[in-house]
Parts: sequence; structure tokens; C-alpha cells
Amino acid sequence: MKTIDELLAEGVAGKRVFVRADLNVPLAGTTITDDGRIRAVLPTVKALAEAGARVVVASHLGRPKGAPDPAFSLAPAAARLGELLGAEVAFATDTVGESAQAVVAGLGDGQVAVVENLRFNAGETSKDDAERAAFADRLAALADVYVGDGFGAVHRKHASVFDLPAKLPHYAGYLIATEVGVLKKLTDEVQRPYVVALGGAKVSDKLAVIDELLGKADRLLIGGGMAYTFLKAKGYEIGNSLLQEDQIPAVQEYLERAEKNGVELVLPVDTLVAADFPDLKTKAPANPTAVAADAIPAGQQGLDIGPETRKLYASKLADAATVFWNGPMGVFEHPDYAEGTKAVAQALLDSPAFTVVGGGDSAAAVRILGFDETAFGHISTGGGASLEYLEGKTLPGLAALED
Ligand SMILES: Nc1ncnc2c1ncn2[C@@H]1O[C@H](COP(=O)(O)OP(=O)(O)O)[C@@H](O)[C@H]1O
Ligand SMILES: O=C(OP(=O)(O)O)[C@H](O)COP(=O)(O)O
Repeated sequence: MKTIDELLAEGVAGKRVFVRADLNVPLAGTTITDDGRIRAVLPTVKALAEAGARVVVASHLGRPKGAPDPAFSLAPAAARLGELLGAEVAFATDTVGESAQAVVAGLGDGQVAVVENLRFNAGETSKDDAERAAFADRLAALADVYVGDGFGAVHRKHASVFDLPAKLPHYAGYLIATEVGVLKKLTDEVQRPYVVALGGAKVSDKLAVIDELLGKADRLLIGGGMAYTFLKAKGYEIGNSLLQEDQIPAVQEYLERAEKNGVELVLPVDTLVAADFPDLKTKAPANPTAVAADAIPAGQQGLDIGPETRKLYASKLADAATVFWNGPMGVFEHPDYAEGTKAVAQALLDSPAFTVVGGGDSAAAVRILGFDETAFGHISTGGGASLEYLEGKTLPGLAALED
């Protein structure tokens, strides 16, 4: 993989450099609640700008449906990037259209622009190779060189991640180089016991990863939205909790295999429930109740692990030598459902283990809940990406940078 240092050595002054970043930051309206992913790409953007490149930054944000949707605009992220750089950042109101072309044409050496959300274009995420390639051609027309630095999205076979690098000279940015360096150590020489804690809301993506992890980790702790599919697979009622019904047979097989292979697969023993999803804007008290994992009442949904599970998971992390954690244990954005996530973060800090926390929301949770991020071994900007890397999969966005 050629790195940005090689590009800088070759010289980039006056060249249009397309930086595929992951600026998929958590937003409350148009307010960024955690700017970690923007800070993470600063070294790359700064180095290119200082070397006189004309920097075109592109990213997805959220999961819009292939058409413009103001709720997912990158405008707040572009403004924040400008503040962090201490420089004007131009913003194009489309991704490859007239606005983007004009903004890129207007860039001077050392200047930076952000184009609008890549996923406002159906070609970005299309499963059709030709449709993706056609969109990648339009992206390629904006630049002379490609720098991949959106680590959080390298597991996606998307036009800007996979197809575009093949069309331009391509290099890995500093963030990708750092992330891969740390995760490689975890796969090559993991110290045991190796404990993986999984939670979050992207249940279908992450359940699939457990298949491989059962052959790698010594212990798996399950929390967040994915826990309820496990509880359902054990035959418990889960009310209105998140459920990935089509994966119940797979999860039942995981439970059996874990037992056979001597992998400890630990599920919540209790959970916080309420009738409604909490209001994350007003943060009005949600008044949840704690119930046993096999006693979730009909009409209620599980929104965090309960107090007994917090203690149990802390004890299961205490003797770990290596911990990988992806996915909040509950809806941490609301104070009534933040205790499970806090308990796991605290247990990681209390343990002597080498700890990696991965995922946009997991990393944000650690910072928003007031933990010192430097106290963790590594905070990865990618959740799904780091999980799939640890699984040993070939990630499209890394493979594309490799030839
Ligand atoms: N029990 C639950 N029900 C619904 N959502 C949940 C639950 N537990 C956690 N979440 C949500 O999961 C989201 C983060 O999930 P995800 O995107 O998978 O994590 P990451 O970005 O760290 O990979 C958070 O916004 C949190 O509110
Ligand atoms: O937030 C992200 O991943 P993560 O939640 O696994 O950390 C990335 O920006 C990828 O987004 P996607 O899962 O919508 O493709």
C-alpha cells in the first residue's frame, strides 16, 4: 500500500487530491455532538494542504436513500473542518454536479473543499457494478489523485471506497495507516484472555461477525440492541426490543457452537425497559424499570443492560489481557440509558488489558460520557470496519489501495 508520505515526496502542489474521509459524525439536528472523526482526518488534510494540493474532501453521512436529504447534509461537518483547520473550507451543495465542479475549479493551491454527502447519489452504494463505476467516473473527473482515509467505511464496497481508487493514482492516508497498524497487532499477536464486547444498533451487520469471532475470542459479551435477538433465540419474550428475526436460527447455532468450543458467550441477565424510545432532544426523564432478561413485559423495549449485567460484564472484563469493544450497551445518548455503556468503559479502564474501542458511536460515547480517551489503548474510528478486519476479511477499501 502506498502511503501519503510517498505522495508528498512525489509532490502534490497544484494537484487536485480527492480525500475519501469518514465524516459520519453524530448529529443532534445540525449540531455535531462529537467531532472525533473530523479530527481524525486532520493530519492528512493538513499535510496535503500545506504541500500545496487542492484538497477535495468527500464522505457519507448517515444512511440517506440515494437522493438528497437535508437531514444528512455534510454542511455542519464542512464548517467544523474549517474551524479545526483554521482556514476557509468551501462547500459544494452537490457531490459531482455543477456546484462541485465549480467549487473544485475555484480551489487555489493549498485550499480545501468538501462536497455534499456521497450517499445522496444512488451510484455510491449500488450493488450494480456498472452503476457504481459510472458514479466513480464522475468522482474521478473531480481529481488527479486519490487518498483513502475513511477507515470507518473501508468495509463497504461503495463507489468512492472501492471503484474510484482504481481510476486514479491512489494512496492511504495517515488515519488508515494508523488504524491498520494497531489492528494488525491484534490479529497477529493477541494476548489472551481475549474478550470482545459487542453492542450497538447495527444488529444485522454485527451478528454476522460473531460467526468468525467464535473461533478467535475467548469470551464474548453481548449488549446493546443485538442482545435481544439472542434472548429471543433462547426462547424469551422481548416485547418491542430490537430484533433481527431472520437471524434467530444463526444465533441459536452460535449459542450451541460457543458451548461446544468452550467460548464463553455472555448475555445480559437483566435489562432496562420502557414503553417508549426516549426523547433524545429534550432528554426528558424516561423512568425505565430493570427487569430480568427472561421477564421483559409485552409492549416494553430493552434500552440498556441492567445493574446486575453491569456487574457481571465488569467481572468478565477484569481478567482480560486484550479487549475489543464495539457498540454502546444501551441508548447512551439519554442519561437514563447510559449506565451500561459507562460501566463497560470504566471496566476497560480498570483492567490492565490492551483495550481497543471501535465505532463512530462507541468512540463518541466514551468522549461524551467524560472518559479520557487517551487512557484506552486505541480508539478506532470504525466499528464495522474494525470488526471485519479482526475477522480476517478482505476489506474492499483496503484491497483497492493495495495494488
Ligand atoms: N437496546 C438498544 N435499542 C436501540 N438502540 C440501541 C440500543 N443499545 C444501543 N443502541 C444504539 O446503538 C447506537 C450505536 O450503534 P452502532 O452504530 O452499531 O455503534 P458504532 O457506531 O459504535 O459501531 C447508539 O446510537 C445507541 O443509541
Ligand atoms: O459509522 C460507521 O460505521 P460504525 O457504526 O460501524 O462505526 C461508518 O461511517 C460506516 O457507516 P455505514 O455503517 O452506514 O456504512
